[in-house]
Amino acid sequence: MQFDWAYTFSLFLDPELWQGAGIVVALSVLAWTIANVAGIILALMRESRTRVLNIVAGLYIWLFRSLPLLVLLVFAYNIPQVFPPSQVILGSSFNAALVAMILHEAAYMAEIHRGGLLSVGLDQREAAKALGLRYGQFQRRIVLPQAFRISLPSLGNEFVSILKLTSLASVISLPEILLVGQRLYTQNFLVLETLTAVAAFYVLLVTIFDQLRGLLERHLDVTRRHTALENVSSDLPGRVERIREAHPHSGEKIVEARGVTKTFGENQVLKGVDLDVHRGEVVVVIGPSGSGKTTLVRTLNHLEPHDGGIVLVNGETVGYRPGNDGRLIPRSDASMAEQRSNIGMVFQRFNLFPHLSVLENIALAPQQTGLMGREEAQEYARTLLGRVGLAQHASKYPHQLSGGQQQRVAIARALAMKPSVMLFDEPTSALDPELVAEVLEVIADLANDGMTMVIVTHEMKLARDVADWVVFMEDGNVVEAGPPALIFGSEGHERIQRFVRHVSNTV
Ligand SMILES: Nc1ncnc2c1ncn2[C@@H]1O[C@H](COP(=O)(O)OP(=O)(O)OP(=O)(O)O)[C@@H](O)[C@H]1O
Repeated sequence: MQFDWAYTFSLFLDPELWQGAGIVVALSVLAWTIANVAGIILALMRESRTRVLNIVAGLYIWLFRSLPLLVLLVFAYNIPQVFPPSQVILGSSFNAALVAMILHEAAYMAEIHRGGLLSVGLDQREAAKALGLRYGQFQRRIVLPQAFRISLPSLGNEFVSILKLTSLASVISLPEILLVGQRLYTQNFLVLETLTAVAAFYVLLVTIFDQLRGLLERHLDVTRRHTALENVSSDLPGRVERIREAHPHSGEKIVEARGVTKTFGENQVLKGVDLDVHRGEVVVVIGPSGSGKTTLVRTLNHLEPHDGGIVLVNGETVGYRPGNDGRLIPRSDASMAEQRSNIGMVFQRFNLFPHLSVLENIALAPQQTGLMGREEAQEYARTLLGRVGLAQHASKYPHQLSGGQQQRVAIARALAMKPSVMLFDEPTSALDPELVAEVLEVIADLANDGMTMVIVTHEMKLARDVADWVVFMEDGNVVEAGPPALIFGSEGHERIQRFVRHVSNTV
């Protein structure tokens, strides 16, 4: 028996097969899109700290990954026979197939999205928290776009699977490509010829959607974007040399920490630290590695909750609020976000949002928190970029900048919330030595402008030249505090002199 190629080719003009292809595409696109949204919700539930959400999502994923799609299809198609009201939703074979596929695929998509969510680093969460973004804003603007980009190749594969799995819907009489083919070959017995055409339809559809997936992936990949410098006259801001008057370490207290303690497991890292920072004052915290400097600065905006003592910023207890009985109770997410929005934080590793441009990184928080409208936030972001000498780089992405430039953007991003105090956690430690100076210069400028700052650093130059007050920590305690002239002078604590000599020898 001869293979009838002419018949196979004639099937590419068969309107019923094209209608079948239309059904396959509609079913696949709808199932993929809705299952994607359901998958994201399930993944967030699975990662949620609320136990009941966690358990419900876990059970769903376990159940629907265990059930074969064929069983679900037959089930969904037959439910209206025993439960007539479900006719409204499951009344047609298309709807029954759609519901069955969504239920089935959401379980797989949830795991793919969970992988994506987990791959967005803690640094991104901390940066968003420190800017005062609430849980929902942070998930929507920071985590989900990055997680989606990471998950896209797997989600694309899932689409291809769905497209092929639609052929199973032939068992519930959905006239998709395979069922149309089956009807044809039961009439003319040209089984192979018909199935060849059916296979070609699937290959064609998969190829088209694979190309679309590739296009979307490339569109979302910011590392491929090439951005020209903006036409702004100068890169570095005009430096104004000003002699900074020493702050008297008195006046209005912006930060006040009393007896702050923090223990990690068995290790008490802060052993009752006191710290005062006055308006316009620059307090620099120095000390040997492991002495608790970073932990201290992180307790000031509650990124690290302290377990004893009290931290006040602008007279408000950080992380806790007085309850009705006068005792301190933990602040809600919204209240904590509002409090943090007033405390700027610059991290050692910049923690910029890689999927947003430089301008978007800076304008995001004021816009999201409602501090400014879109236009105003962007305008202010441009002003701040000028201030840190990066006006030309507004539309670049973080990966297109040097470490020093990224840290300057991070400083501008923290300033965008107009905070009353800026916290710096070793802002130059992750930089190559030749890039340190540009960041120190920006910090010195801020000091000249009267910004209240707490800076943890190993840069003795910063402590000597910019600090009003130097705090020396060792083993979780403040050993000595005073103006730099005293701390670094010949009458300074012998332990500090040894530390300074050690740091100078190792730099
Ligand atoms: N999340 C954590 N879990 C457990 N231990 C921690 C955690 N964070 C810090 N520590 C421990 O707390 C101690 C103080 O760390 P911290 O980073 O505050 O010191 P540091 O003075 O800033 O040091 P460095 O100058 O090296 O950054 C260290 O022993 C560290 O291992």
